[in-house]
Amino acid sequence: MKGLFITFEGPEGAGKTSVIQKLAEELKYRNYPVILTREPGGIAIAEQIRSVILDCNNTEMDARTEALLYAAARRQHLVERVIPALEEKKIVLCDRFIDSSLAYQGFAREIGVEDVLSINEFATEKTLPSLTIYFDIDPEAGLKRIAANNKREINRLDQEELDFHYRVKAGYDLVREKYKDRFIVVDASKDFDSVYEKTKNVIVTFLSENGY
Ligand SMILES: Nc1ncnc2c1ncn2[C@@H]1O[C@H](COP(=O)(O)OP(=O)(O)OP(=O)(O)O)[C@@H](O)[C@H]1O
Ligand SMILES: Cc1cn([C@H]2C[C@H](O)[C@@H](COP(=O)(O)O)O2)c(=O)[nH]c1=O
Repeated sequence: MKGLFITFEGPEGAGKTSVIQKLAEELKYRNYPVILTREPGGIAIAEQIRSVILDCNNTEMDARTEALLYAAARRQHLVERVIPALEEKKIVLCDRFIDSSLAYQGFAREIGVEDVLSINEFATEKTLPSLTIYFDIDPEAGLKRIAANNKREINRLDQEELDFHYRVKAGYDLVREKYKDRFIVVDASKDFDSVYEKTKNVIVTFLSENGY
């Protein structure tokens, strides 16, 4: 048996990071072999690429350059962090993965979901998560949460116009339909405790169904 690769997706401010951080702590406390990581980032090279992509000064960045940088960060993170952990039978919780590229670059930036899928298949050698939790929220509500948090730095993608964020959501709808076997949707508009409990139940059930 290999480990389990579980990803978390959704629009800005949906609450993914807050929920996964608490969940990883609880699972570790209960002795599950868990690692928590994120995209873009998670390891030094990918964090450097993240800085370039999300820098608010890089307004001239071309959409395909952006898609390639996300794919490059993904490749390095996958080979350096995710695959070794899966080989050690760990449970890898990852804040965003390929579905973000399909929704943001493929659909919202209008490069084309199939073209973005193709560069990502090259980057990942077709590695996909076993389970993806989608945090469903109205984009405007998510952006309001971010704006209310004065500790959260605003990045280049956050600064896109509201229409872009609605296209991201529409892109996710498409991606969820394409990969419906691995997606579970959580209503992220609810209060933190409800979203956390729902997510935890889904994950713990999935872990137990998969021998953990
Ligand atoms: N259920 C919730 N209700 C209200 N506020 C929440 C909820 N969950 C998280 N928040 C707050 O919303 C803000 C965004 O949360 P978080 O960073 O976890 O979202 P995210 O999905 O990781 O966003 P992004 O992908 O844009 O970084 C934070 O200030 C967090 O405290
Ligand atoms: C992996 C990935 C991410 N993005 C976008 C989504 C967010 O706007 C940022 C990451 O910031 P977060 O606070 O860590 O969520 O990058 C993207 O457009 N494409 C991707 O593949």
